[in-house]
Amino acid sequence: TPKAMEVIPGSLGWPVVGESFSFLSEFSSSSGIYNFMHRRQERYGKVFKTLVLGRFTVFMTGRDAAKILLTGKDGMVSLNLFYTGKQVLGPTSLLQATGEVHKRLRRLIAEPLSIDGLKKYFQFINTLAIETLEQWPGRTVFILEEASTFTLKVIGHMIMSLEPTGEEQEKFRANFKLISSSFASLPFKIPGTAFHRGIKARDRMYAMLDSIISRRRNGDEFQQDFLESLIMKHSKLTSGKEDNEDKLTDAQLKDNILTLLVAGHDTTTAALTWLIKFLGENPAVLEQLRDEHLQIQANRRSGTNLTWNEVNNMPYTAKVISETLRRATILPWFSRKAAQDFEIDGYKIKKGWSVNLDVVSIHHDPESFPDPEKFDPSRFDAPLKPFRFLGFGSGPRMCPGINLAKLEISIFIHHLVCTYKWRALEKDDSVQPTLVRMPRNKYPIVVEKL
Ligand code: HEM
Repeated sequence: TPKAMEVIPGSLGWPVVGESFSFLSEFSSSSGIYNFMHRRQERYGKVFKTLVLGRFTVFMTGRDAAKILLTGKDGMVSLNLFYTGKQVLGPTSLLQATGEVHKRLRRLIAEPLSIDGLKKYFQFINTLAIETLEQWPGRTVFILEEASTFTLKVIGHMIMSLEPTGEEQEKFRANFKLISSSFASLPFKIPGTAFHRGIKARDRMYAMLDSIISRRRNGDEFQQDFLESLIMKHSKLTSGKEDNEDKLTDAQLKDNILTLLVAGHDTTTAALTWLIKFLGENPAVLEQLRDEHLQIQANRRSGTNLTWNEVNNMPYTAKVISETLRRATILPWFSRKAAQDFEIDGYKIKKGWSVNLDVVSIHHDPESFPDPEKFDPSRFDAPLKPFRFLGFGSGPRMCPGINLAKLEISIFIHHLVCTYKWRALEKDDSVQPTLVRMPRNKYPIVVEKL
């Protein structure tokens, strides 16, 4: 134990493994790490130490801790990735950047991910949602797999105009899956391990990006996507000014494209899956949601399809999305590393320590959310006080993909509830042991047209 950590309350469990076993077994239960956190918070208070997953860690919860950790003075904390994540995403990923460099990378991705920037992808997402759903009736549908395919096709299209079907998409998907599963793997880069396979898949993904980038630079291919805007506006090589501090090297470009893929894929997949599961379990919410969408359809001249304006005006849907993110808390804790000494709740935190914000407890605090286990979108009728709801985080590292995630989910849900009804095939609330919380059984359903 770092010596100074001795004054922080908490137990470090067994040598080496610490409290990892109880942490992991709670993690895959239906209430997630809630019980693990709750028991310790009862005993030690809102700040306690533990040893999980090979790290001496201080967990904190509550709105004050959230405020300090998420918006604290620049440079006080930085994001704390596991070794495997760092290696796979590369050293120039915005997840590993801090201060000015971080801010600049955020600026580069803000425009294409803004509401206006996303408008040009609307038709693609809309058509893909309709076509995906048309394949559902008459078989067992694993929502998690379908959501994963859908969201990967969307982001592949957005970033590099990848066709939704065909050999390139298949390769992209296979490589991406290997990259994703290497994140939670053990850090041994030897052949046969998930980590090694992830690094190899990352190399193949970068080779694919290199060839697309060079086709674009040669003028052999032109697309109006994210990659094009980075190459034309923000790349060092293309601008010919290699000393231009504001431009990106190709390595930075690739690291950050991979970062967007990784950060945007599992999260949106999980959110869409949980949302459909919660609708199945809460018929009254489904009915109210369906009313909103049938009303949108009814107000439209017959024959025309969902429009951009309509998708940006779905107030009940927005609340259902927020309530899904609260109830599922798909990123159960946000991980930071103290970049300097600071004090919180009377405890001295030392530079270098891992400090995690326990978001599950914030999202299940009965003071903010009475009867916290209940799925109830009306909790979001009135604006909430800051730091009570952190589905997309807060502060300088708040999710830059929020508009895209909401757009994909709203379009998909519109077509789902207007055209289909479904029935769950299993009752199972356990969760996969991955960083992003997802139903273990992938939520199998059968679907019929309404
Ligand atoms: C429903 C889906 C999503 C959820 C629930 C979600 C949630 C979050 C949260 C909570 C954070 C902050 C984590 C922290 O403070 O440690 C975050 C950061 C991030 N998200 Fe999302 N996200 C979603 C979709 C997306 C999408 C679609 C993209 C990209 C296209 C994306 C890209 C990112 C990136 C790059 C960061 C890191 C930002 C930084 O460190 O500055 N996310 N997300």
